[in-house]
Amino acid sequence: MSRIEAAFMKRPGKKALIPFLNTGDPDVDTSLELFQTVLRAGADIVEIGAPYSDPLADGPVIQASALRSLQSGFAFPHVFEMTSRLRRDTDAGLVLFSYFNPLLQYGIDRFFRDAESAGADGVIVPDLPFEESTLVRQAADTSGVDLIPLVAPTSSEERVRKICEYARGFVYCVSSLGVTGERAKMSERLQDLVQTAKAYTNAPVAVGFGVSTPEQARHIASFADGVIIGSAYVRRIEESLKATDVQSQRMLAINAVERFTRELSEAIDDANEWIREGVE
Ligand SMILES: O=P(O)(O)OC[C@@H](O)[C@@H](O)c1c[nH]c2ccccc12
Repeated sequence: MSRIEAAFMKRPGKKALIPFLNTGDPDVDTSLELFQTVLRAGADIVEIGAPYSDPLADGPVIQASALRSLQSGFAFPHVFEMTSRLRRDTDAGLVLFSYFNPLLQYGIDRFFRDAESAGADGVIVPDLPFEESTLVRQAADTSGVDLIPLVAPTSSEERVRKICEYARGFVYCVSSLGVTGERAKMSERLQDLVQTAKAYTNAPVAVGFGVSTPEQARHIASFADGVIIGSAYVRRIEESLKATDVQSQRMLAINAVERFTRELSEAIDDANEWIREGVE
């Protein structure tokens, strides 16, 4: 069983809590502590972001995060260093997250070789259309690192079928159109999209985009296999930076992401209580 498969089996009802953080936000050392904190506090898989200067699919919170990382000296190889450092202490799923351009610049085959030797289990490339992903899929399959595909509310059933039949690791269901960022409401179509994806794959189906509260996470966990949260975490990091000195900023960020992870973790486990009692 792969570490990603195991990550979806850990909880009762087989759900996964999947936070996203950018490597190097607000600096490399603090981001290592933040990843370690969310893993200790209950994250089953983490998305390890490679900050990029042109994050087209990101809203303002993650754009600002990428800028902070780049200004603090982030360089692409830091994602491999972060992954191998985390791998020493955890068997959680470690998923690299990069836009296509920096991955292409680094070299597709080289990227997957380095990801594999760093101990990564999966990779997400949000701006790589499935139809143009043959070379990347080949490099991923050669390295044994899962290339995790994305489906969106605009995807036709035929396209969902094609993507899900390939799916490695898990399927990333994007909950709504537009860019990343906390949302008050999820699209009504989301549950249908997840059911459609589940009809075409045995891989777990996780939902991301817009999840900002434990209640939303519990609702999503009542019909999907995993919940992905990025901006709500990153906003807590950003808010901690208002403290005057660096040490207070670090402590505030660590405490905030630890508390948030515990709240999300409990909410996701509650979802299974509701299912078991047949209340949902
Ligand atoms: O930030 P949100 O709305 O919680 O969405 C998850 C998202 O952060 C993470 O999966 C991600 C970060 N950048 C992306 C770009 C495209 C798709 C997904 C992402």
